[in-house]
Amino acid sequence: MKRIVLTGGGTAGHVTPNLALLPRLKELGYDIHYIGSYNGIEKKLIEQYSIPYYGISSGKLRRYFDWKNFSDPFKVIKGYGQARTLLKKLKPDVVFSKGGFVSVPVILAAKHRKIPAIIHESDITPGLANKLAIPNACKVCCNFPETLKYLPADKAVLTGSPIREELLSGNRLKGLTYCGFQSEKPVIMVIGGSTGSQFINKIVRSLLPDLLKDFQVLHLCGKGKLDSSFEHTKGYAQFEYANKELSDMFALADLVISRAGANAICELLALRKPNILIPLSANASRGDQILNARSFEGQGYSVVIEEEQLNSVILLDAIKKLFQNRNQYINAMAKSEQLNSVETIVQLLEQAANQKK
Ligand SMILES: CC(=O)N[C@H]1[C@@H](OP(=O)(O)OP(=O)(O)OC[C@H]2O[C@@H](n3ccc(=O)[nH]c3=O)[C@H](O)[C@@H]2O)O[C@H](CO)[C@@H](O)[C@@H]1O
Repeated sequence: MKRIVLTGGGTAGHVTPNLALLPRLKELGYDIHYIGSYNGIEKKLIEQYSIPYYGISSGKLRRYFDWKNFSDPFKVIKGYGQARTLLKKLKPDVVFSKGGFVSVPVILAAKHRKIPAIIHESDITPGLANKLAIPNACKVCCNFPETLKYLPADKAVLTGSPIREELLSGNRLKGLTYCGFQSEKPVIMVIGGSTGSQFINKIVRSLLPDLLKDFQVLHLCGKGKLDSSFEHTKGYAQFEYANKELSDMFALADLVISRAGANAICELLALRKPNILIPLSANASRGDQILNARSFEGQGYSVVIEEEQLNSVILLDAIKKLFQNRNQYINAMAKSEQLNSVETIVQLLEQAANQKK
């Protein structure tokens, strides 16, 4: 039996592509194990799939000053030792990483143990964790064609991003019941990334009196970000995070307002959901979401409004316009060339695992 170790974590975007690979890997008979941090979101997500999970010590790698910069290197070194021990014990044929800080010691340990490692970069430009991992990986998968120029030519493969199969077969009626929606009004779905966004939550909630006249609003607002004052607002349903019910929620959505995390936007494209993207500002990140969003805007898939330009009048106007012109966006998305990402990545994993033998 072939064995694979998956890794990646920190935010859901570094885990859900791994989840998307699970059914095919199981079909091919892989014995699947997961290495993540002690208590990151990856632990909760992976445990729902009954995959053996090993927590290691993990620290954040920052480019800016923080007192934790002095303690985190020790955590990463400890994590590296733990990853080496785990890989010695598990002896996987191949390692696959979806990135995030916790994956770096795992990839370094794989190199040390001479286990082939394949990594995936979802964003247009590689993040710091993947930059450190690239020299130690045998292949680097990417989501956007624009990324190829940032990667070593002998390692780069354009695969797209694996999307959970079940997202494509949601049930609108089940979604309606789950949200307690009763009217036939169209549904706006709001997703502020896997951890929610205070900024988007606030502006959307301020618009509810206007929006609820014509729409129902399904809001995935992030952990700890529910607002109890809207508990009994008819036509508004808020949830911290959606797990298996996400498919039915997507089926329900006529229009989506979202951050521009790479996975979320690829899901919107695959599902042909007209969308307004509000990328995470360059002040709060390395600006990767702005690049993701601009790429989608350029291809006619999305309306993009940067945080600094956004206010409630602009958002309301954009929602109304997009709803009117939604077919134009649906048609553009329908013409996009969808890569069979799961199959391409699994084939790379098979090749790497067989080489090791
Ligand atoms: C703040 C931050 O660091 N953001 C980064 C992070 O975003 P983030 O983790 O938000 O990533 P994405 O938007 O790419 O993915 C979120 C994933 O979570 C899922 N989901 C979300 C909400 C929910 O209730 N249920 C659920 O299952 C989405 O369907 C999607 O699969 O990783 C992305 C991919 O590297 C980057 O592009 C983002 O810039």
